[in-house]
Amino acid sequence: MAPAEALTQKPLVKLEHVTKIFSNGTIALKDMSLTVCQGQFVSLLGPSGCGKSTALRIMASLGDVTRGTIDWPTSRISAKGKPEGDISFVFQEPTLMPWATVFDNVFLPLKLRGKSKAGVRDEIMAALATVGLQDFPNAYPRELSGGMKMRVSIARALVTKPKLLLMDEPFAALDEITRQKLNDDVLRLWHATGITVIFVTHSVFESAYLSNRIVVMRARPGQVFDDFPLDTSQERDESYRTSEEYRLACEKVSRSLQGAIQAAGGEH
Ligand SMILES: Nc1ncnc2c1ncn2[C@@H]1O[C@H](COP(=O)(O)OP(=O)(O)OP(=O)(O)O)[C@@H](O)[C@H]1O
Repeated sequence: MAPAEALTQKPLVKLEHVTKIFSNGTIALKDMSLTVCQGQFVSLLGPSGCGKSTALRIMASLGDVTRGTIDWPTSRISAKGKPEGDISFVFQEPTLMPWATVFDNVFLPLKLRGKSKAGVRDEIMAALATVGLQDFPNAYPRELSGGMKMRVSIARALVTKPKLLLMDEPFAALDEITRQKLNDDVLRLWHATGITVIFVTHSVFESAYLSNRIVVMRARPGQVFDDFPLDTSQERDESYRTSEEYRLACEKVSRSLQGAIQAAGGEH
């Protein structure tokens, strides 16, 4: 079921011996190395405070590293050293502009790149269609459910056609049914686009359902504790949720997470 790109194993982003120490002395990441390849769907799990968000923010150039390097082997790098246009970020909050329509919210990243609204109308409508919101371009955020707002946020992230989608607990605040629907939406768009996804979650079940690779982090110091692929030969759908394969995948992720929790040391 994995997109063809997942089989190429071309590195997209490489964190090498990354350490991040905040100005208050907190060591969020210590000597963390991680290579994510094109087309992978990686779930990043770990106990609270192990540095998942910090690792994601560093990849998105939303924070500097204290030591170590981040490489983008296949991307064009801007003068500022960033792989411009290649990355989108989806946060736990949809962070929509309440005064703007769905269409205008999705237009924002293109507007920031100097595009005219008329010129990118088709791209915006295509992004909305990807998340099933093609009938709501003129709606305002206040008229939408929590799940629909998150869909707008995903459409806004996709409209620039990024290579890498970073998602930081995007569905944590949603009810279980909405969350499962959005999980299916994200899988559908992963298949359709071949995009690389790094998905931070606290949910063993969500990670086992979505990803073809699990990276478990430990805390104190924040670094990779475990890293393993998941079998994706079986279609991820409703029947998968009650299958033995899914139960075994959840068990494997859960065991690894328990190991990471027990491994946490006293370093701050
Ligand atoms: N701006 C900051 N200044 C100082 N310390 C920070 C800052 N941001 C995060 N930290 C600390 O760095 C460590 C890692 O935080 P981070 O948010 O990356 O962890 P996390 O694994 O994403 O946690 P959670 O699962 O609770 O969201 C924590 O100890 C946190 O308190």
